Amino acid sequence: MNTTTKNKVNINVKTNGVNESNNSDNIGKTNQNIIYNTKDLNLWYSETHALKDINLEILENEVTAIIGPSGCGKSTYLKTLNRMVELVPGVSTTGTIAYKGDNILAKSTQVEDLRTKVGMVFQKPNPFPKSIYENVAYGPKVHGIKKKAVLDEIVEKSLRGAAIWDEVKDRLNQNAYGLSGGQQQRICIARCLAIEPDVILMDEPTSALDPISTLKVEELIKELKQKYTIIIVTHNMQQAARISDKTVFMLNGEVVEFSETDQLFSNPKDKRTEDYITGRFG
Ligand SMILES: Nc1ncnc2c1ncn2[C@@H]1O[C@H](COP(=O)(O)OP(=O)(O)OP(=O)(O)O)[C@@H](O)[C@H]1O
Repeated sequence: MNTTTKNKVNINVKTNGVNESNNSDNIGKTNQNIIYNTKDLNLWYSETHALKDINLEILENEVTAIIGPSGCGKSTYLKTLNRMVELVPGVSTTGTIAYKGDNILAKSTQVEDLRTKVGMVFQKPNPFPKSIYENVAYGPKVHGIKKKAVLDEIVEKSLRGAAIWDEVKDRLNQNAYGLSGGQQQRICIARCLAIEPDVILMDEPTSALDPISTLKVEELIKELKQKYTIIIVTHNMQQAARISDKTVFMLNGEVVEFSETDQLFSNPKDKRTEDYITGRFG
């Protein structure tokens, strides 16, 4: 990873409103749509102020990585994007998160609908104690699909999409627990694809995997962005540099910097980003 900062410009340290209009550092000026627009988001776990004035625009069909030291709020932010964070008692928020234009923090949001559009893959592979086939068919069945031929098609398409079809096609009825960790994680990705989401949230999806499985999942993420928007929390800066288009650097609940990944790692604007990516803390 190139962390050269020779041409670093130390003016206009951007905290928070990274994409505000008239800001010459604006990024994401493309024809792609904004899929998530977070404005002035604050979140508290009871008294703990975990997210502070977050402003972020996430574009469709990009991979956005969220990096930062432990406890800075990465997972919390990720879990606001499908409102999973609300499963924790005592959580309160202010501000808005527009998903395709609608504020998902509004009381009227149908959380179940949102979660069919926004899938999630966790740190530890968490297949159900069922067959490979049933793991992938589970979501479509819950959504009322009963015909075997249709389910067969979804299962194959999803397993192919998760780049694991060839490895499991002859043992679809075997328990998913019999697979390796890396294979289980790809089954979980297939399970997520089976409900045809628009967005896939990934919370450190490779931290429990060996290097070869990690590489496979990284290759898969690069493939998936053709069709999906991917937001990934990772502790691994090399991973963020390898797979993401944009990177968010968080610290103490704030967004310190949000840039094109190449720029953030080669020419960070904020001293705190530079210190973090060069290993001075965290
Ligand atoms: N369920 C919870 N109840 C109370 N406080 C929480 C809860 N989950 C997280 N926090 C607090 O919110 C802050 C942000 O935590 P979060 O898990 O989002 O950080 P993170 O950057 O994802 O950390 P890590 O890299 O260690 O997973 C921390 O101060 C943490 O202690």
